[in-house]
Amino acid sequence: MADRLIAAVAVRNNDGYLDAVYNFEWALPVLFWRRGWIAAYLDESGLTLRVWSFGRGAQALQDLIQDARDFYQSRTEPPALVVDESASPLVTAVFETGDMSTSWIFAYLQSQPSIMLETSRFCVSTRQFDSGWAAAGRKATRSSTVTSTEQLEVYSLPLRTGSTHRFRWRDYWVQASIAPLKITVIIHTTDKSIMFSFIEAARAKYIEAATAYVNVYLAQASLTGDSMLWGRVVIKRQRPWTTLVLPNGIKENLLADVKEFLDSEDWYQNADVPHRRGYLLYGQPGTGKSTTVHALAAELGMQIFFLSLATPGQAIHFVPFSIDDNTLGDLFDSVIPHSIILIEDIDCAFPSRQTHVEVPVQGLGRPKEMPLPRSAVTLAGLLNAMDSVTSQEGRLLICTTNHIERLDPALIRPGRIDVKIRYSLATTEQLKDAFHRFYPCSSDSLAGADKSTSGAHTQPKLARSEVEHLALEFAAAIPQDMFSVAQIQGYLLGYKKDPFGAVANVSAWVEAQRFGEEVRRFGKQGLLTPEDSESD
Ligand SMILES: Nc1ncnc2c1ncn2[C@@H]1O[C@H](COP(=O)(O)OP(=O)(O)OP(=O)(O)O)[C@@H](O)[C@H]1O
Repeated sequence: MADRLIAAVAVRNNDGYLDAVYNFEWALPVLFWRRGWIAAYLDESGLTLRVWSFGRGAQALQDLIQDARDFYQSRTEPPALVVDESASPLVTAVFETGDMSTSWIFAYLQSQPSIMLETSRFCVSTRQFDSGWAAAGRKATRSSTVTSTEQLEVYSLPLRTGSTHRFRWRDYWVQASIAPLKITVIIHTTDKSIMFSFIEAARAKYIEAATAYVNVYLAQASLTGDSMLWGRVVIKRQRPWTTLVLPNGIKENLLADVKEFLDSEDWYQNADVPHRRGYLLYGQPGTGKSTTVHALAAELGMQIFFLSLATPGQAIHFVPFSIDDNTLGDLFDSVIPHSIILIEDIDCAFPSRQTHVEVPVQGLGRPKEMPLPRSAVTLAGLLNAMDSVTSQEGRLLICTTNHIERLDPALIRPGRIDVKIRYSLATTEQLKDAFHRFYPCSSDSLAGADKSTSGAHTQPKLARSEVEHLALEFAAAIPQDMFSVAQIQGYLLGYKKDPFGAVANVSAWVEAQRFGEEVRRFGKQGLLTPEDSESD
């Protein structure tokens, strides 16, 4: 027999080809004729095929394997579940929570129609995090019943923790298992390049789906808890650049500066200067600092990596963590090129000489002394991270603060912070712009309008000349530098569909605010006793 053995092949038990052979409903061992006698038998090492043929055995074996592969790939029933992935020869990839690629894979799986069809058990989520996935994958089912009572967006997601899904992807069967901290993807092939194509397709789809959104990456503890990664992603609807209202060409200059910087990569390389640029947006609360960053990211198609240095620490997946100097450096180094690192309220990042701060209280009471928030990051650690030579190319660092005077001069020296922009309370120009944004006139396109802020677009639109006239009247009734755009927006929200009412009542509102401000000031100067404030 042995001298007539022309070829032999062994494949392991849970390989797809074996599965295909099973589906011919053979009882193994079996002997059959197919361009030669073929014996198939199973032992602990797997399936063995032996072919006896005069001169054409290798070909017969190859044909058989090809047939099995064709059969396997065209079948409509999913193959047997791979239970022990470590014993499987099939290409397997594990995506851990905390790595950016997990976002792509999760959204991609979510977008597979067969997964959606296959399952009747869903995970219901109201978290923005999950709805973001759903939005990216465009496959979430929104349930209107729960939404109306709770005022929450509710999504049904088929990818429950603990679930396993099998679906066809191109010519291959894929098995995806969702565990609490990882996703395991097995593709029924032994060709690794197929897995890379799968990951690349997921990444491309994610980016394509996210064009209407800005991705905001948040730092997250790694599985082992000893490092931090850019893991969790919050997907935010794009804030159109046109909805940002800033005076004196600030907006135009900023955009031009950033574009010029992004376009000058070669220059930086030739001059051997790290291709990064720092911006500090400082000024009163509610004047548009955060809005600027989100609108800029949307305008330039950039992603935001958001760092909160003010919080001392927290637990994610039961792993306690806080950002310290080491993890901060790693985070700076691992942002993707051409992206924005955003540090809000940078004055709260680390202990300063001032340990307490005065916080106004509601009503008429005296301001309270509150401890300044701390983090494990030191000034030296932050300076190191900002200066790091391994920092990604084309990296914008944008810091915001309400208190520039509290910042160490080393932090904001050129090279670390190259551009400082002061945000002030609304000028007449901004007041007019804010009014226009709320009440678009009949010739305006809705394309650039900020649909998130109001239902303003449902009202019949006024003629341009009429809106301009009302905007002038509105702006003339409000003193410059008295209110933030956020306050003005708050007022206008009360008149979403009533521009005339907004103009008619604005003087009374200004007076009421002025009075409230005076009362607060008296309280702050101690002219009111605590008893006065109690009785308010
Ligand atoms: N200049 C502006 N242009 C357009 N919208 C603005 C502007 N300023 C404030 N807003 C509106 O007010 C809200 C608060 O603004 P934003 O968070 O950007 O202020 P901020 O300066 O970052 O405040 P803080 O210092 O408290 O973080 C936003 O929803 C935004 O719509």
